[in-house]
Amino acid sequence: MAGTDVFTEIVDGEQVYKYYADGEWKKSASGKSVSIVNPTTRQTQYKVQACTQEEVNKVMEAAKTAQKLWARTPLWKRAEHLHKAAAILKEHRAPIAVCLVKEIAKPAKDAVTEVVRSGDLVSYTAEEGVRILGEGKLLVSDSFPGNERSKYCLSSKVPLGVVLAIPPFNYPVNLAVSKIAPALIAGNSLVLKPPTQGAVAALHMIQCFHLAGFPKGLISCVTGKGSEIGDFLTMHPGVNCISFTGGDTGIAISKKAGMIPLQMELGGKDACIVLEDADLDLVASNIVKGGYSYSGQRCTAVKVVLVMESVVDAVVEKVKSKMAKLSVGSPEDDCDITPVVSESSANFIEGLVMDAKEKGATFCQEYRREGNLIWPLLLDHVRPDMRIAWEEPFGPVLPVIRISSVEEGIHHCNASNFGLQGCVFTRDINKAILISDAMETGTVQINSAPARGPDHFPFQGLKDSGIGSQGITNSINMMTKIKSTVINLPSPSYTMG
Ligand SMILES: NC(=O)C1=CN([C@@H]2O[C@H](COP(=O)(O)OP(=O)(O)OC[C@H]3O[C@@H](n4cnc5c(N)ncnc54)[C@H](OP(=O)(O)O)[C@@H]3O)[C@@H](O)[C@H]2O)C=CC1
Ligand SMILES: O=C(O)[C@H](O)COP(=O)(O)O
Repeated sequence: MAGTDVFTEIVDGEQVYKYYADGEWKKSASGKSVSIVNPTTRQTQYKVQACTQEEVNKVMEAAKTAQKLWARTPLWKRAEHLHKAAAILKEHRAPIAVCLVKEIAKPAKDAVTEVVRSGDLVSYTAEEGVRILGEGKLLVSDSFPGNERSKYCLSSKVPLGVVLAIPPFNYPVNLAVSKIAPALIAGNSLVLKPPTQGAVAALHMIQCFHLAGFPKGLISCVTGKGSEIGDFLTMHPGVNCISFTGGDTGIAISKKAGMIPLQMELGGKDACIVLEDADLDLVASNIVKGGYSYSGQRCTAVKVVLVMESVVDAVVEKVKSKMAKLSVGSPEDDCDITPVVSESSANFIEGLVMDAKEKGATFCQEYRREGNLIWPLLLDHVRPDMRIAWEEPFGPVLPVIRISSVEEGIHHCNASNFGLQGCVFTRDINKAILISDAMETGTVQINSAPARGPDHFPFQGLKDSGIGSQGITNSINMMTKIKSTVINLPSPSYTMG
């Protein structure tokens, strides 16, 4: 079955990708499409349907109906469906990876890894769901003052209803399934609004779920520009939960959404604090991996390096020599550094670089840009008055700030409006723990660059970096609510065992 044949039904005769509703692939009545520009060629690569509000209404209605039946489907059967989808997804990793290469310029090998990781995430979620959703709680009343043992409270986790999933461009498959799988195992239905860049990879992934035989209407995927249908979706009365990953848009959504659970994973400015006693080779390899993988377009990328004065020259030299080995070019050639997602993104990154230059930062390499391709750049002597000290470039440019005390590094980290992850490099575990406790971020990595994975670890941001916590177990729990039934006995009963 592996190959592209199974995907022929998802595209129409004019090569516009269809949207997915009621278990079928459909053309939008709008007659309009949205173009997806290949970041490398800067030409239109694909087109997707611009769905209408009426189509969104129908999807929500179908999702509501399908969810009622799905919630009555035994947990082990829900898990079986997910395992099947995971296997199909992994089987078709090659054509899906091609879409990631063309739509978001993800290096070829990383594109395959994203799909395989997604399959693993779906399987793990199915297994975790079977365990944690199979357990409930029994409380007895006599532990609270004034009560006898006459009430037994049975509580369990039940679905929320319709979950709306909105992932960002940089992991359009993985950050979609990290929402889809927990929603489904917990008995919810799911409406996906994929990012425009990455929508075609996401539609291929949805076809894998279709092939796994989920009931009609349970999963839907509506396409269109977020700026056009986003508000209609996020404020739709049929939505019972929103799981969003992306930038500041998430803050706006949080303000507009109704009284429903929200899971928001937003931007970051992950700091890397380097102490005098750190293993500097380990530091350098983690700065390069953390700062420049996928051209810095990861929320968990290292986005500011804070190094003690005594070791900063050595760190900069080691990072420079490793950076010189990074290949720069096309994602098809599996280069380390590939074009950033759009021209506007490249312009924004360039703006940060030029601001730093004007204010006196030193460039460790020559600044070079061709189209959306920006060569990796390390900026030394960055100071707090420069935009790049605080803003998230989402590109292959990384500032180094020289610090004279650990406190200065912690202060810079905590003065950020973001609080996603951070990392500290030292051989002294006691200092590392103290620094981790002092850093106001959702996660601190000791002696390694920030990262979301493994995908079952909790993943959360403080401040403008988000609301709630992701990671497989936390996402399953977040997409449920507690339902209690209390048995009231006519008289207290104490068991003697
Ligand atoms: N903390 C985390 O886990 C992660 C955070 N990010 C952050 O995301 C940003 C980059 O990703 P990017 O995709 O550009 O982020 P955006 O916030 O621009 O877009 C994210 C998603 O929101 C959609 N969207 C846009 N406008 C609206 C709206 N009004 N209502 C509802 N949805 C809307 C987009 O659709 P469309 O594409 O059609 O506009 C896309 O699917 C960075 O700031 C990065 O740090 C990225 C990955 C992980
Ligand atoms: O979108 C992102 O950038 C991710 O959530 C980070 O994932 P990673 O650390 O696995 O790259």
